Amino acid sequence: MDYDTWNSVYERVLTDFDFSREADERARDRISEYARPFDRDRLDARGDTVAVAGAGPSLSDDLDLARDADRVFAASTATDILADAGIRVDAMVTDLDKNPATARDRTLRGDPVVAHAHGDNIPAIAEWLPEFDADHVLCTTQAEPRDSVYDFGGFTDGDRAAFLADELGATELVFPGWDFDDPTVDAMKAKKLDWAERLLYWLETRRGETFDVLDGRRDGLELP
Ligand SMILES: Nc1ncnc2c1ncn2[C@@H]1O[C@H](COP(=O)(O)OP(=O)(O)OP(=O)(O)O)[C@@H](O)[C@H]1O
Ligand SMILES: Nc1nc2c(c(=O)[nH]1)N=C(CO)CN2
Ligand SMILES: [Mg+2]
Repeated sequence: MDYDTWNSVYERVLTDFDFSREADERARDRISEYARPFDRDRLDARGDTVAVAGAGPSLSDDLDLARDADRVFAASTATDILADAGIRVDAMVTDLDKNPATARDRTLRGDPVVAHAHGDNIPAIAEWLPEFDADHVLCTTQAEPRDSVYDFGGFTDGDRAAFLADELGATELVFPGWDFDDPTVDAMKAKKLDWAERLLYWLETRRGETFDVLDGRRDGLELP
């Protein structure tokens, strides 16, 4: 997705959360110190069904959806659950707030990690990126892209993984491990999940696809 298209939605995210664009830009500039050009052919998804794994409690019941996909892009701690089940993750998408050691170890093994910079994770970037193997990190921002810090659209780790799959040419997206109405999450997380849901609805509309995970939920998902 081109940045101008994403920016029109990003503006609304910033307003709704009262996040600062300048802080997101500072984070982008910090992560750019570690960013290298990433050869996107490594994650080429043209013709593929991509499982975009969320970290909801249902993931353990949805493992076959991931197992049967051509490629798996996993958000954050979903990576650990899938790895424990013996399911290969092609890309881990994370803002480094839950399991940064998993991300580091993946890069040291040569497995791609998509590391996201935003205004509230600058300390995590400074702490962890020096330990990563930069050749296996694709750095992202939600602000304007610069140098080797990319912006393919998306906000939470999970929906950003879906926008990445779209960018890389995926034919079909499937969604193991997504629980939008998870009663165990706090208010901030619930608000982030609301945005994830809206953004997936926006993406499915743009793609002209039907995401099963949104079945029965589309009313009221238009962007504010
Ligand atoms: N019930 C759920 N709980 C957590 N994550 C979920 C759930 N359902 C879907 N997901 C997706 O899985 C991803 C897991 O990533 P993670 O828990 O690190 O969240 P995050 O996007 O970094 O936000 P936060 O700031 O809350 O950590 C979420 O971003 C979300 O897109
Ligand atoms: N500024 C800011 N940006 C974010 C945040 C956050 O807490 N603050 N959390 C996200 C979840 O992945 C994604 N983007
Ligand atoms: Mg996270």
